[in-house]
Amino acid sequence: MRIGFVKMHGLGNDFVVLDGRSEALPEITTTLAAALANRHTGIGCDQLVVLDGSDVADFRMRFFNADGSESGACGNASRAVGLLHGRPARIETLGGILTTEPSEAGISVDMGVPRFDWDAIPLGFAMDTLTMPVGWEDLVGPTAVNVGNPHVIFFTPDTDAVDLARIGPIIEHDPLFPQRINVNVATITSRSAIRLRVWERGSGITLACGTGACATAVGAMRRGLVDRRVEVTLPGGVLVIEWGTDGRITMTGPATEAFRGSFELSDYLA
Ligand SMILES: N[C@@H](CCC[C@H](N)C(=O)O)C(=O)O
Repeated sequence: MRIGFVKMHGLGNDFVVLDGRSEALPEITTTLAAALANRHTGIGCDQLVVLDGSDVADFRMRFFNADGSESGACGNASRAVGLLHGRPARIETLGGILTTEPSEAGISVDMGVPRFDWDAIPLGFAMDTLTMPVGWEDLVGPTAVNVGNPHVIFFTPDTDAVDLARIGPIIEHDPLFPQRINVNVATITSRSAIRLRVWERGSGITLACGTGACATAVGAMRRGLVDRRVEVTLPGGVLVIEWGTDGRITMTGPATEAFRGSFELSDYLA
């Protein structure tokens, strides 16, 4: 059975998109998602994105990391799917309902309301999430934010000086985070600008992370370090994040379709 896909990216964070609304899809197991995402033996991507019907929104969107684990949110993929849709959309995700709409600067996504309670992150036990009394080597006193998926954010003088490939997986798998965690290292460069690198849970270092940009911006705003609208510069490019007085986060940035193709399902079933 052949299955069609669209290869897309948001600032270099890349996706394989399968559309279950236009063709029957198999059950997306951890093994199948990881096999499709494999850059050596599969199509290759940071996240597999699966679309299907919804009773409460225009359609439903699911996200699977490169290791096959499922996430409740993916900011860059939401813009990519918003681009694919071509007009405003309400989309059901595990992390809540999102809305996307084309804008002059690409695609804008209403990412919803962030959560800060320790058990909503979630953490393994109760603690302050604004300045957590924990640290890993030089990275200390992070803040934690859930934007449909869990993030911990470290503000450092120089994000490029952090050996994220080494420390990222250690923090991701720390028992403090029962659902693992996305690890953000950020440098504040002005009241309206942040530089950011992200170790993504289940995918490792990516060129950009939309939810990481949202969580970092909101974390910096809660700490009083930046204003309510910031430009977040990631290795792959810039996202604009605004935290409205209604509590909702809006993310705006580009999305790109790279190519389309198809694969033979039996090649990916063990
Ligand atoms: N690339 C993403 C986030 C993808 C999910 C994340 N790795 C998780 O497991 O929560 C983005 O653009 O937000």
